[in-house]
Amino acid sequence: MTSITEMEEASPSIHISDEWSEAAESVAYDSTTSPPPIAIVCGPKNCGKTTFSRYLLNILLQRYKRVGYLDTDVGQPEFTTTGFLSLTVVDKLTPDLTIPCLKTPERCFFFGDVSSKRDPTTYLKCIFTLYDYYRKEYCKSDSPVRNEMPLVVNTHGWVKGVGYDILVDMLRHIAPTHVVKINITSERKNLPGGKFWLDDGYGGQVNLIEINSARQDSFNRSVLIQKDACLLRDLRIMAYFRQCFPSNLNITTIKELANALASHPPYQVPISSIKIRHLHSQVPHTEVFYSLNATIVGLAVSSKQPENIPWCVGLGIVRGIDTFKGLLYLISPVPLILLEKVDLLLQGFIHIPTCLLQPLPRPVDNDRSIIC
Ligand SMILES: Nc1ncnc2c1ncn2[C@@H]1O[C@H](COP(=O)(O)OP(=O)(O)OP(=O)(O)O)[C@@H](O)[C@H]1O
Repeated sequence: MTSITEMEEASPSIHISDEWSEAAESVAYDSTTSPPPIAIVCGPKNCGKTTFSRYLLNILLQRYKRVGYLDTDVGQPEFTTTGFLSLTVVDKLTPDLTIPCLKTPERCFFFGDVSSKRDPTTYLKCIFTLYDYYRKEYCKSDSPVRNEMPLVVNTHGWVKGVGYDILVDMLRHIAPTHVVKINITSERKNLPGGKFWLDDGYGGQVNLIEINSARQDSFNRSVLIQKDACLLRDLRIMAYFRQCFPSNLNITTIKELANALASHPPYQVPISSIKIRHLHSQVPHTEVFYSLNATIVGLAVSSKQPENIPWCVGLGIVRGIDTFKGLLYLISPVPLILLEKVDLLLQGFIHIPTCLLQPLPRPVDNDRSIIC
């Protein structure tokens, strides 16, 4: 039987080259930036952006007591499940650079898809809002230096076509103090040389640090490790919903988790108290409940300004819907105090891992609904 942690621990050990360590040190100890550094890490797919960002976080934590992490990689975020864009404040070193761990972000949006492709405008709006929040909260000109917080921005590996345009818009809005560009041996896959996001003739106060992917063969060619993205996403979702149960409860296998979730008493949410929004599709009014049943939804709090994107507090599984009672049954690790603020369910394309879908052996009281 497969254990969740066993599968996560299957990553190879990490090699930090001299170039990587010099790059991280030069971001963290750059004497030319008096406010703390804002570093964007970019490069093609699988070049090591996430691994370098994790390493940079650790180096920055040796100098600063906390570091912000703006995660724009909606397909494989660092501290949240897939589909989120988030700002997380980190104050502890990551002991093992191979294992991602869930953290509660300071602020997050549920984008609801594994790529920005479907809606680049909303994707960028989420990122700009998160960044503006960081500036407002952590870069106050009157705050004591010790309270200032550097920022690491990890980016997606889609660096051609629209993906490139998105990255350029992001770099221009954030105007980082440092850009760490990771290159691989196959040059046509790399980002353009130099400060590609700036208009000609504009120098700007930015340090561009170009490094190579750290894993290389004996001919100094990049060795890129293809990740099993679907498996990693599923593991993340399972780790997230594992939080519905106390950590001392013995749930080590996927089957045990599936059983535990299937018999977990759900929250009962009056349908009249919530709105439902489909993020990347249109669903006929008559089909809304069918489309929602047995799916994963973002739990959001509507904004008073309709043009603002709603902040999200976490994920839930719609366990069933009883239209006679007017109740929706929801499983979520989000604490009740936060859940009470939720008035909007966001449905995107983040699905329940198929290994968690099973017939329920023991029916749950009060639930006449379809079981997921
Ligand atoms: N320095 C390194 N030493 C060992 N393995 C590494 C190193 N850098 C990256 N890897 C491995 O290569 C794979 C891809 O790395 P990583 O996830 O950091 O890349 P990425 O650029 O963030 O990928 P994506 O474009 O999919 O977001 C991972 O399995 C990671 O463990």
